[in-house]
Amino acid sequence: MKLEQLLERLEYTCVQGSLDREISGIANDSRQVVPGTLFFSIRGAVTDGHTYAAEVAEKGAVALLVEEPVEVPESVTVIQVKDTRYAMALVSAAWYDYPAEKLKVIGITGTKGKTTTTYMIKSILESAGHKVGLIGTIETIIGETHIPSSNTTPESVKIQEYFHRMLEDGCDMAVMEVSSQGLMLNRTAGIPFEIGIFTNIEPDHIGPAEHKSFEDYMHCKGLLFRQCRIGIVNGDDEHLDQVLAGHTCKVETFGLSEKNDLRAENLKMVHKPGYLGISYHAAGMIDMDVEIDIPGKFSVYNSLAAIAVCLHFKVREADIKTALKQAKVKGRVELVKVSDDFTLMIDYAHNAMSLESLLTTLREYEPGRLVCLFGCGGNRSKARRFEMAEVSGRLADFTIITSDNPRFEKPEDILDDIESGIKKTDGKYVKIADRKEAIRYAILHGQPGDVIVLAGKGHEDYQEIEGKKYHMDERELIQEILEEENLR
Ligand SMILES: CC(=O)N[C@H]1[C@@H](OP(=O)(O)OP(=O)(O)OC[C@H]2O[C@@H](n3ccc(=O)[nH]c3=O)[C@H](O)[C@@H]2O)O[C@H](CO)[C@@H](O)[C@@H]1O[C@H](C)C(=O)N[C@@H](C)C(=O)N[C@H](CCC(=O)O)C(=O)O
Ligand SMILES: Nc1ncnc2c1ncn2[C@@H]1O[C@H](COP(=O)(O)OP(=O)(O)OP(=O)(O)O)[C@@H](O)[C@H]1O
Ligand SMILES: N[C@H](CCC[C@H](N)C(=O)O)C(=O)O
Ligand SMILES: [Mg+2]
Repeated sequence: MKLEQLLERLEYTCVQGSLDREISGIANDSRQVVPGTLFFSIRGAVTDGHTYAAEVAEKGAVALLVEEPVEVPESVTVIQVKDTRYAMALVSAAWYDYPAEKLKVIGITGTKGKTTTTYMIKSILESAGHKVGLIGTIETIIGETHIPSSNTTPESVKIQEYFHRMLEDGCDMAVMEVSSQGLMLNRTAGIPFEIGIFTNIEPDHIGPAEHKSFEDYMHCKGLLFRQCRIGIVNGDDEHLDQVLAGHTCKVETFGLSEKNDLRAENLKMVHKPGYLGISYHAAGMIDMDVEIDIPGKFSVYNSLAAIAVCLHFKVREADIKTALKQAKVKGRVELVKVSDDFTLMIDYAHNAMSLESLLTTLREYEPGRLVCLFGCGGNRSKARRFEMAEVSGRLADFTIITSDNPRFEKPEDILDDIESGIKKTDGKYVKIADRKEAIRYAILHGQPGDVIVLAGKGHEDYQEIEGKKYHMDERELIQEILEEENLR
């Protein structure tokens, strides 16, 4: 494709060289450059892509997109723009012939609930005959292909490539998680979202590597609502007005309070041994009873958002009901059957905020005891250890402190930090560093009516120790334990 054509939607200055050049590939990583490549110089958190200019020219890059002057041979075209990340998103879209314009793209932002809601939407839309691609924290799904993720919202070059592959695979829709980082770093720039969803917002992701303040975090999340046709938003969130500031889309609200366009009434928590679910009546935009096998009040919010989206695509009530009943998300309040007496689940809560919301909503099921097993990742925020310990000590009847991903730290040191936090509460606990043994303890000590949560690892199928990832899947550990203990 010709360089000039790739730049058609951009404002730019051609600093040197010709625009009449054939481009055979695009890349923002010098290690992927081959002769004929257009290279995007991105200023990153670790390094600056501009420093690779000479190296990529040497490797045969024919054009460079930059924010500041670089020194390369005259034969290389240099295009200067204000923001290379923004430009990269638009050029990537052009490279794949604007695939998002041929799909209906649904984007979801919010502090919690994004992953869960994407799977619910995919499940409902597919029950109505659509073919839906998905991009998110766990994976990207294109037909039968599952690609594990390293970011919730990948870099724009990847997103556009995935959209292109979705179209080739016959998808007519795409549902994706849009993290605030993704919005801030223009990973989603130029995508014409048909629908944007806002789940909720709480102070999170604030720090030197992420957002500078809560205001900045809210502003970034709000950018989605300047870039979508319809905004479907949580009308109960206290920060909604700030998130919607400057929006350009039509807005519909969902939630529990009366004022919302789509609301849930008559919530009923369903607790049977081995099963936790929730049922409610959806009113407003529709009038129907809903039953979900994913526990927690937050499942009501996630499913309301999914229903509101699907109503725009004329999905039949019966299809919505069946699909929601079947929706399951790996490692998100995922129930695993181990006993007829008590209930066990795997969840991804790995900070105080999500652990608090999880344990609070599980309490509403009036369990015999609420048991919480968790550890904390090594080489991550230390504060998390004391905060999660405080939450578990206060809200669970019993805590099993164990390892998560120790990374480069000594597991015992992490457990000691957690223990010192829990000691500040009157919570009862036991410390078992080996996660499998900790799970064994949980299962063998399960009492009738208990709800046991294995928190923190969610969908992960590994344990990271000293830079190496060892295979470890809690579902498999549970099955091994049941066999070893003759409980199956
Ligand atoms: C802070 C941040 O956003 N980092 C992301 C970013 O890396 P970076 O900007 O730091 O890149 P860098 O390493 O400094 O390199 C700068 C440029 O030089 C290039 N380079 C680098 C080395 C080299 O030899 N040659 C070369 O050309 C790089 O390709 C890049 O273009 O670009 C990488 C590739 O796209 C991302 O994987 C990486 O995410 C890291 C893993 C990360 O932790 N990001 C977090 C903050 C994040 O984005 N999280 C959100 C939210 C998660 C959620 O709440 O669900 C997400 O969407 O995942
Ligand atoms: N709407 C919600 N509000 C609050 N908590 C939720 C909500 N939905 C799910 N949760 C809880 O938060 C955890 C993470 O949910 P989910 O993965 O769907 O969120 P996410 O927004 O994708 O998070 P992340 O930013 O970590 O990818 C779940 O395991 C559950 O405990
Ligand atoms: N992406 C997050 C998830 C961590 C999940 C938890 N299992 C841990 O290792 O702390 C991180 O790397 O901090
Ligand atoms: Mg997610």
